[in-house]
Amino acid sequence: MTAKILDGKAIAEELRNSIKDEVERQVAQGNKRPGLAVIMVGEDPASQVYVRNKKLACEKAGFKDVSEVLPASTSQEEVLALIDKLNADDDVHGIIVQLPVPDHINPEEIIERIHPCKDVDGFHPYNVGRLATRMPQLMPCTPHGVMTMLAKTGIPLRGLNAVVVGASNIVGVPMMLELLNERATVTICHSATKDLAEQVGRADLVVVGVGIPNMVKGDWIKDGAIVIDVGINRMDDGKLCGDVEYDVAKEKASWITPVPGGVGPMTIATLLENTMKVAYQLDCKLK
Ligand SMILES: NC(=O)C1=CN([C@@H]2O[C@H](COP(=O)(O)OP(=O)(O)OC[C@H]3O[C@@H](n4cnc5c(N)ncnc54)[C@H](OP(=O)(O)O)[C@@H]3O)[C@@H](O)[C@H]2O)C=CC1
Ligand SMILES: Nc1nc(=O)c2c([nH]1)NC[C@@H]1CN(c3ccc(C(=O)N[C@@H](CCC(=O)O)C(=O)O)cc3)C=[N+]21
Ligand SMILES: [Mg+2]
Repeated sequence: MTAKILDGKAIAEELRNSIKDEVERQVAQGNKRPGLAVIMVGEDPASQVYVRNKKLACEKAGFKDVSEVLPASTSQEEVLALIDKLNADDDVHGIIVQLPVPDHINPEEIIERIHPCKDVDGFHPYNVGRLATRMPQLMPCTPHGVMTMLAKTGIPLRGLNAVVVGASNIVGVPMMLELLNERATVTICHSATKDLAEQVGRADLVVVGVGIPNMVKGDWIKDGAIVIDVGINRMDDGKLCGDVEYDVAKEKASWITPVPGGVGPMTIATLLENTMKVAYQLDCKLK
């Protein structure tokens, strides 16, 4: 079987266009444009690309971009003070702190300082707890973007054997929770998993987010499985590659995401979606 391509780039563009239309409708009714603050501490080269993509997507969708780039020498207290200011600013609906942060910054304390109703990355323990108790509020952009891509393609998840490879707070764990909430039977694998090939080989749906190029071999994939590759690895020649051995896997899978052009663009579109939700829908019950 040769896989059909899950075209994240096209689905994300469609989503961003519908977000843009909704923003213009809201603005015509006298409401504010959604405001997104992306805080970047230091100049991690990979982060610069993502921050640039986010700013561009913001502008194209008619959002207000209130991003801040802080020098790498910025202290923990200074970042916390900036978050306090943005939490109190009615023009700012979403706040994210680009990860990774420099070593002297404690990311957990920063994430917990963001008001849960402005936490458009969905990383605050409050939002993680809401997702884990099946009362989702703001969901992490990468896994939720994967769910949107599957839903828009009409792929049903109920009862599928889903295997998630990678168990980070950003990707694997919220992916596991989202799939569980759709009643897939979920297995999650990580660095201590004994026989990864065997686990992947049982999967009707496999989602991989590890950060090792081509680590999931194409011949592990079950015939007809759905393959979602979250990995983004920059190779020596400057090209991007995923965590799945794409050329082999695509001959076994029924659906597969490319890298680039798969999950990455969905992450950014979902960030806009979350920010718009805060601006126009979310009824925040917290002080
Ligand atoms: N497309 C997108 O929008 C996004 C892409 N990414 C990409 O996804 C990848 C993962 O990112 P992130 O989650 O932040 O990475 P982390 O480094 O935070 O987590 C990696 C996970 O992979 C697990 N792991 C490491 N080695 C193995 C192994 N040999 N076998 C099985 N599991 C293993 C780790 O296990 P353990 O828990 O035991 O340490 C950990 O759970 C990266 O390539 C990143 O660039 C990330 C975010 C968004
Ligand atoms: N607080 C925080 N939230 C994040 O969501 C977050 C983060 N920190 N740190 C880094 C990771 C990574 N990430 C990506 C976003 C977009 C693309 C993306 O647009 N990818 C394009 C290509 C981009 C390119 O050309 O480099 C694609 O796959 O087609 C990829 C990866 C979000 N992350
Ligand atoms: Mg990480």
